[in-house]
Amino acid sequence: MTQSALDTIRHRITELDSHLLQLLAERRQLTQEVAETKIAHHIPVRDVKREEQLLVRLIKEGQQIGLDPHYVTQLFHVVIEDSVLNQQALLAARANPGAALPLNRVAFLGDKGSYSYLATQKYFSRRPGELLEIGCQSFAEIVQKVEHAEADYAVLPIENSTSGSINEVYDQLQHTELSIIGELIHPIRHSLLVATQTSLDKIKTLYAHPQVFTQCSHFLAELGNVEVKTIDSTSSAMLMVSEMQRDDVAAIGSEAGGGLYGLSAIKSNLANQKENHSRFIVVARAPVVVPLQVPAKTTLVISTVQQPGALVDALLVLRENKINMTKLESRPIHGNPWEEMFYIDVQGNVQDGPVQKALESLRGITRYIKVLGCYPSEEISPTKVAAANALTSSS
Ligand SMILES: O=C(O)C(=O)C[C@]1(C(=O)O)C=C[C@@H](O)C=C1
Repeated sequence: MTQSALDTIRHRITELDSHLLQLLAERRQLTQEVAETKIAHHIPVRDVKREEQLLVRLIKEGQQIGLDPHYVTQLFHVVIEDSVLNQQALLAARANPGAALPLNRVAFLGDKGSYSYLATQKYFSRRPGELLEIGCQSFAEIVQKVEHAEADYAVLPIENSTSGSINEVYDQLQHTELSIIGELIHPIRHSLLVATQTSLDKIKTLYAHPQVFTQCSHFLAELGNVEVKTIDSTSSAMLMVSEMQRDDVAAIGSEAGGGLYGLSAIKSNLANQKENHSRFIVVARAPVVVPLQVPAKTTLVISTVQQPGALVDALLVLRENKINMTKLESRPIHGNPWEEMFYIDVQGNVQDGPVQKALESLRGITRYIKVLGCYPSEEISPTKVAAANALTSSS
């Protein structure tokens, strides 16, 4: 193929891509109009039945024009997730008009390019107001910034699907009056980032955050003679490597973050597990109201009386009220050896009957209980339809 023939085709692809973007923006605009109707008529944001119908029809139409069901399904899961999250953000903003700020000052770990930075950008892109990022060196500093009103929000990683809970963040929650007002799930894709033209066999030193090393332990075990240096944040690792400009050093971080430092990826997908996600919480000085049309989560912290079965009794209260627990984490209480705080995430809204009833019962059987926050749930489980279902369906 001649260069000019290639250019012609690429030109058409570029045009089509721009057209796709315009259509997606138009679709997003329409879903915001749907959200307005849902606010006016108190209709839940999520309508799984509608999503099923939509996917079945699209899979069928896709097959007729040569697009495989897997591709169509993946594509529209992303589109619908975006739609649901934007609608939820709109409803939450309407329910808390006083909380809207022209400038959102947000404290997070690290600097430009860290996973927390990317998560911060993503979360606030769906919300009104400008964003001012305040990079910090520790979780304690992040929390203090909000407590001292030097920041309005903090974005904190709380758990990772490969390496588990982030204890330091739970320990910060034990001592603060701040409230959890949001969460977000962000994919963590680790790549090996370098500043110059080089290859994997030349790398002698590797910089990354300790959590990152844990998540990539299988890759590191295969590396052999490479010195591994831990550093306080992913962005510091990237900055270090970009300043050194050497062909024998590399950082582990996201490709998107590395790009901000002029780094490029020579190897990707380094995490032990392919599906590697982190859940971040967003905290603020005041709690928010979550509209009942939006799926909500509530995080509680309790300490139980010291007697056998006390935790089981507390969990039974949730079961009695048909409340689904999504997470249970225990942390030691500082100064009280062998005693523990339990952090419990449940699906439900504090304004709603079942959660209120459960809280009332829990108050009677626990030594200490506090609601750390109620916030819109961003764990959007994708609607599944079998391709066979789509093909046999007449709709
Ligand atoms: O049709 C709706 O009710 C919408 O909110 C739109 C939409 C979509 O993006 O297609 C999004 C969320 C619902 O779960 C179903 C469909």
